Amino acid sequence: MDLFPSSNTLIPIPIPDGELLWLAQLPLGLANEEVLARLVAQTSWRAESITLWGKQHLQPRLTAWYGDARYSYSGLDLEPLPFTPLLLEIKRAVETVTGEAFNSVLLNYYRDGRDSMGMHSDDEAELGPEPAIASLSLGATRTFILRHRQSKQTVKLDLTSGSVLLMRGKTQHFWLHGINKSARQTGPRVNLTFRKICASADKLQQKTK
Ligand SMILES: O=C(O)CCC(=O)C(=O)O
Ligand SMILES: [Fe+2]
Repeated sequence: MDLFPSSNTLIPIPIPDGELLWLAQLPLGLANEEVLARLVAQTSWRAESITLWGKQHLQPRLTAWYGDARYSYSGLDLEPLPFTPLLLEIKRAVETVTGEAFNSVLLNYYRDGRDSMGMHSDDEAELGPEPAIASLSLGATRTFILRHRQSKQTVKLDLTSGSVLLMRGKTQHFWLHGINKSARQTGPRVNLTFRKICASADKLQQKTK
């Protein structure tokens, strides 16, 4: 039995029908502010447009996709960019604390409190039936909202700079999550969600195209 778990041990946040784990500070070789500044400056940010009820809109945030595999997200077919040395270093740190392996990362840049992400599940077939998704937050604290599809139970978590939230098990099946707009004065925030795209689903997708 580990009587003295290191401070790099994820802490379970109990929820019904899912698994959530939390680490307050990911050990990174650089200060959070420095990593945030580098990611803001060095990432190929895009303003993607999405179709909602037949109308074209710009997503209320900037995004970028890095990794080894294709992925469709909210109807967008994203062509990944190759991992940069900085992203590979962050990926290794996230893999070490979570014990999971990832091959891609979606970056979201919330420029201020007006940027947001609608309620959704990351339940695309390419992620497999019980995906592990690790989310690293840098910059302004934003509230992450989870809502159970059936019971409508709501869980709110303040995602502070440097923290890692791991969702796994049946979480994507039973829960939606998102980031609301904030009326308060809010600085920039970058969130990185590390995912594992399954090769078999990738091949399957190519076959059916
Ligand atoms: O910004 C966040 O914390 C949430 C990001 C997210 O849910 C996603 O990228 O799918
Ligand atoms: Fe998500």
